[in-house]
Amino acid sequence: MRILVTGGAGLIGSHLVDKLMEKEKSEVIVADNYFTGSKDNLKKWIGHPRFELIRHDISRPLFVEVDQIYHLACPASPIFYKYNSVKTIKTNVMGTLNMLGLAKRLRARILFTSTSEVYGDSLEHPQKETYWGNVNPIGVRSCYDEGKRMAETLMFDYHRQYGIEIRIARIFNTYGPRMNIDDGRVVSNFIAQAIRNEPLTVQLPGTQTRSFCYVLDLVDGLTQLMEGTDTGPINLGNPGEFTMNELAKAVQELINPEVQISEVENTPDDPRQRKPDITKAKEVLGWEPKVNLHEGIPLMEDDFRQRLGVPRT
Ligand SMILES: NC(=O)c1ccc[n+]([C@@H]2O[C@H](COP(=O)([O-])OP(=O)(O)OC[C@H]3O[C@@H](n4cnc5c(N)ncnc54)[C@H](O)[C@@H]3O)[C@@H](O)[C@H]2O)c1
Ligand SMILES: O=c1ccn([C@@H]2O[C@H](COP(=O)(O)OP(=O)(O)O[C@H]3OC[C@@H](O)[C@H](O)[C@H]3O)[C@@H](O)[C@H]2O)c(=O)[nH]1
Repeated sequence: MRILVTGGAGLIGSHLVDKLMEKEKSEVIVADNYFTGSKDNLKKWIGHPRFELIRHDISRPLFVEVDQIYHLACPASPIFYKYNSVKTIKTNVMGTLNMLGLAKRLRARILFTSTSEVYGDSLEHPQKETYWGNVNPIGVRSCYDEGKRMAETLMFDYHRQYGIEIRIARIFNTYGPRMNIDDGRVVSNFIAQAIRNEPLTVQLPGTQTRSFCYVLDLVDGLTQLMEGTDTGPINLGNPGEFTMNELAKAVQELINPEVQISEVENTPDDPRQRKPDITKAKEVLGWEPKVNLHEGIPLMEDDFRQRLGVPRT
């Protein structure tokens, strides 16, 4: 089995590669342009005979011979996906078209990592896969959420028109070791700030909620989805829901009780509530997350302390 992982140098991709490489007969090819990922995340595999790393931008065609495609490549942090929004659209739309073209030529099964952001500023709570979403098509987040929605459309059209075997995961906020320290997402921001003893920046109003999934749980869900029979979309996430005020308090308690919490301006169109309904994942895949936020934060703290060079006192 030869498997392509696009975006394999990023947070989720690199942990997925670790899991795929555990199987002795698997060969793994990673294609990544290192926009938000890093070779460091894959350093234990570089030089391994079953592993290959290609610097490649997936908005351009890629010619490789593989049996399965995990298509993850796309910046995930709002700061990075807004930085060059046109590029984010190209990555989502042209990148997914290129990967579907590859899947079509090879008759390979392809899994796409979509997002809870397809539900937008949801009017249903928690979010089920049947909900069509409440998305601003012209806002600053649209390059990402509408880009992912278009990519889901492409996946289903290739499935209906050409019989391509597709899998779609709708991933909810996922965190864990190897996250870029300056990634800009809330968990990495708060952990880095707590370690550096800088105020935790809660964006107003602070009552907005998210549900945080530990990366290794998420990776198990992805491989189970790929190996199962359901096309999806299937929500993958941890239903434990926290306000940003609660998250800041948890990080303060677990990492640095002295650290200040400061309120800062928010960005436009920030979804107010987000929590996955994972009934389908439980029924279809037998999957549910195991690591809760209070267990996951210290695991990420260890990794951040090591990279920041600040040991526990
Ligand atoms: N982590 C989350 O909370 C979350 C939630 C929902 C969906 N997702 C999706 O999961 C996937 C992985 O997310 P992540 O958290 O690991 O993000 P990440 O930013 O850590 O990793 C993304 C990877 O894709 C690469 N990449 C970006 N644009 C590319 C391009 N044009 N060509 C080739 N490589 C490119 C980056 O360099 C990086 O290695 C993304 O598709 C993201 O949208 C993540
Ligand atoms: O320093 C910060 C950063 C963020 N936040 C808040 O934390 C919440 C979460 O923000 P993040 O930037 O971590 O991520 P978001 O939930 O907006 O987007 C995320 O959701 C789904 C994925 O597809 C995206 O890849 C991911 O980034 C938001 O309400 C934001 O306002 C803070 O309070 N402080």
